[in-house]
Amino acid sequence: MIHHLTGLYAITPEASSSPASLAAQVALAIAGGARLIQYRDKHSDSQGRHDRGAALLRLCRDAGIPLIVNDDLALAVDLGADGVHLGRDDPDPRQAREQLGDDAIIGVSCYDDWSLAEAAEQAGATYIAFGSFFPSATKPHAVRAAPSLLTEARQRLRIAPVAIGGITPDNGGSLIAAGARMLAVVTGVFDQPDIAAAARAYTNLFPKEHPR
Ligand SMILES: Cc1ncc(COP(=O)(O)OP(=O)(O)O)c(N)n1
Ligand SMILES: Cc1ncsc1CCOP(=O)(O)O
Ligand SMILES: [Mg+2]
Repeated sequence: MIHHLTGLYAITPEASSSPASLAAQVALAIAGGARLIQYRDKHSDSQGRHDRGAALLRLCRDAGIPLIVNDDLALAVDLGADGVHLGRDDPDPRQAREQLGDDAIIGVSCYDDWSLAEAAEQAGATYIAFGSFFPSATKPHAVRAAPSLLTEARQRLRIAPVAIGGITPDNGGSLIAAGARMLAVVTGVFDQPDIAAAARAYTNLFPKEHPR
């Protein structure tokens, strides 16, 4: 399946909210135009992750927006989520493809490393992520990536490049111009007084879509 990956990719914040309150925050991001949601949770125990993931999946299914689980392939399989995001400490994309199926969205972190991007495409990834592009409050020690990686990806790969790290409505346009198909954001969406308006500010950076 060809996934139409473009627009705001909202990634959940770490604050320990209940499943219902996390889902309510994500609903606002979707109301603001988010096109893909990632459940990223490094703190909850396994039951807590299952409950939050299940609440998010219900919401995303109702909204027609895919839900990606960060790191935890077993949870993605268990929930029946739409995909998984894998970093350098996570399972191989081939294993994820085997377990989640041909239609799954499999994302792979490439940091600032072009060779990881080529390997990810070879391994069957759906998208690759580069970053951090700017200082990130969520990941202060993340390696810094150059926007030219996004341009190179658009020229040399078939899969979509996603940009992450410290992205704001003010700096996001430069990454779209460099080639990013999606902007992946935590703080700029969820750590804002009006989550829907914050999401809308990113959504507005992308060219308007024409009905197909
Ligand atoms: C879209 C997207 N890009 C990059 C990451 C970072 O993944 P990783 O390097 O595995 O770090 P953690 O997020 O697991 O701390 C991501 N989650 N999503
Ligand atoms: C998970 C991750 N990987 C690189 S930067 C980052 C965090 C992005 O969060 P923020 O949008 O708050 O900078
Ligand atoms: Mg990870």
